[in-house]
Amino acid sequence: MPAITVDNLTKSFGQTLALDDLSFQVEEGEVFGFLGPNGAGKSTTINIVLDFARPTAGEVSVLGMDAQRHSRTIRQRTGVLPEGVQLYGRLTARQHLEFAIDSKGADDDPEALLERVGLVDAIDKKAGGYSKGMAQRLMLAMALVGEPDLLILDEPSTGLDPNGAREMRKIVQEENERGATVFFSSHIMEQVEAVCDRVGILRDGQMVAVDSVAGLRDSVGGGTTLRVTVDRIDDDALQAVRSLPDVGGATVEDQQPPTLVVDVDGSKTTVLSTLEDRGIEVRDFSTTEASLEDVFQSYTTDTEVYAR
Ligand SMILES: Nc1ncnc2c1ncn2[C@@H]1O[C@H](COP(=O)(O)OP(=O)(O)OP(=O)(O)O)[C@@H](O)[C@H]1O
Repeated sequence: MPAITVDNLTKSFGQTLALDDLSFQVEEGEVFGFLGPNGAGKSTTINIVLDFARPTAGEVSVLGMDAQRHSRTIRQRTGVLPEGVQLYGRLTARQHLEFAIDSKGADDDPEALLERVGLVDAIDKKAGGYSKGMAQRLMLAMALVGEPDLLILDEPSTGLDPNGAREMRKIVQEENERGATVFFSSHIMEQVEAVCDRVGILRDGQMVAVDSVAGLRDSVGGGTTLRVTVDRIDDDALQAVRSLPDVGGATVEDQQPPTLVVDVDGSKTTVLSTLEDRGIEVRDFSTTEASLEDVFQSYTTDTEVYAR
């Protein structure tokens, strides 16, 4: 049974079509990254999954239950890190957690939860004085209450410094190992790359790609660029490289010494030996893979992207 099934979901706000016949599934036990540029419809989708907003058309089921009819049960079994700061300034971290533990009928220890998110020192401080990162840590601790089956994290690394972001990744992994399905939205590629089994890319309310990070890389064209610095290059050698079966294209950067830029999808040594067989001296070479940032850009803008 999938953890989340979104079926032909459409949501309009007046003239704005926020979700356009959107369908996808999040499998039980996976970490699914939900990517998309600003305004793509990520929060709208999450709001419908949690029944904070109603769809114009289509259906959503969560943990095998209809998202609208069983929203209370679903929320009991789901941990949510919402977008933006949603805390009470006059309450402490301990009070926030006691409230969350009570409303979920759970028996977690607030101190242990705050220890996990690195906020135990501020347990009795009022949230009104928290930095953005501290607020984010507290909201994450609240999401972890009751060992939820499903964690929904909306832009979880907002406001976190690099250490905080690393801790967040660790918690996502621990929760996943415990058995939780994790669904998180982000536009920070590194976060997604480090923890996700699969990634869905949303653009203008439609899913334009769903795959593993490696699969997405492949889909935007092999993804490896080989740069070879040579003593000289001639047309014969250039044509020979271009006609290799694994080569998608090759160009020469006009500089001294010249550099050959080759889009290659297999063996790089064949490219090097093709050059050497023609008496060309290979002085240096390097390879780069398309970053996930490049992949994201190629799916969410109309520009073509190559590995740098
Ligand atoms: N309550 C609302 N009223 C009117 N329009 C809305 C409302 N909520 C969202 N929208 C519109 O729906 C579209 C999708 O917005 P949404 O907030 O879901 O995008 P997002 O992918 O979460 O963006 P971001 O990354 O900026 O948070 C946008 O065009 C937005 O302006």
